[in-house]
Amino acid sequence: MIEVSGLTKQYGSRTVVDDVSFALDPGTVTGFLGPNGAGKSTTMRMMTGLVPATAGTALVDGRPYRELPNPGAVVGTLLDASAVHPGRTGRTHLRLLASAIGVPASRVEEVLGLVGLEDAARRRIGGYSLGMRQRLGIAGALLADPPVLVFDEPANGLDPEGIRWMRDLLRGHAARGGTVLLSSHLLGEVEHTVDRLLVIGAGRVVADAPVADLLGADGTAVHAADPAALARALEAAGFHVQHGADGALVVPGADPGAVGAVAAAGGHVLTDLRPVQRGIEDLFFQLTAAA
Ligand SMILES: Nc1ncnc2c1ncn2[C@@H]1O[C@H](COP(=O)(O)OP(=O)(O)OP(=O)(O)O)[C@@H](O)[C@H]1O
Repeated sequence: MIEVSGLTKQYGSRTVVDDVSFALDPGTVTGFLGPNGAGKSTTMRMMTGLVPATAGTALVDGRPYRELPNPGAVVGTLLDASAVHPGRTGRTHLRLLASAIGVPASRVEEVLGLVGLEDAARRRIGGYSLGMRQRLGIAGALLADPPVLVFDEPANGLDPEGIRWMRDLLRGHAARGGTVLLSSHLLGEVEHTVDRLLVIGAGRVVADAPVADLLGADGTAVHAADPAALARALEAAGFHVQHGADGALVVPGADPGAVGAVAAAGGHVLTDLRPVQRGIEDLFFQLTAAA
């Protein structure tokens, strides 16, 4: 559906997106993560023809976005929610968009309902909150019910209820066979929304894998009746032991079975033994620190 290959952007002598390649498949939500300035927006803008690429290609159904007969019907974009006329009402804004992409006006009422803006539709956009503007931007992206959604920071300005609503919307879209790319710096939010993570640091892809692979267990936490004795036994067995909260011993990189075996061999009484999940934030900092 979407094939990005060797995508590169230079501004003067600065390379802000550097040889980025990835593929997005129908039925998946991909989270595009990276620190500020990593190149997420620029990549999404190149994918949708808003910014010319210095090198590389981004193909939607085998063609560059700008060569699609009706791009809005194929890719719904949310790239700059503030780029709307503040004097227009939400409904007028959507009606103009609808006519530009050949969508009947009746669909405007449907998307207003979908994003929960029915009551605000008659008000001028200039008086909308940031979250309402995001909802309006999402309504615009959904007008033609396109199979692909490319959303830059869609959670911006949304309250927790709005973030949950957006998560359900994007998951529902993928469940119906759609393809979703969303960028975010709200790492905890992305963790529960996406199937895949595409992580970018300083313009380069530093990880591209299913969430489960990237966020797997990363060590063991253990409580023992005699923690000092267990720590000595684990170190004697070659493990590196750290002291965690509440008297827990944390053994990075070890699975619970290996820690349990050392304890059993030495006759140590354990009161708790569990894998330590690597959080998305840890992963993010590990991956991007080197970039
Ligand atoms: N028009 C431009 N001219 C020069 N430099 C630019 C331009 N647009 C973006 N950049 C630079 O490119 C780099 C990547 O910016 P980009 O907005 O793509 O990052 P991002 O990952 O989306 O960051 P954020 O999370 O802050 O939005 C930044 O250093 C930015 O300053």
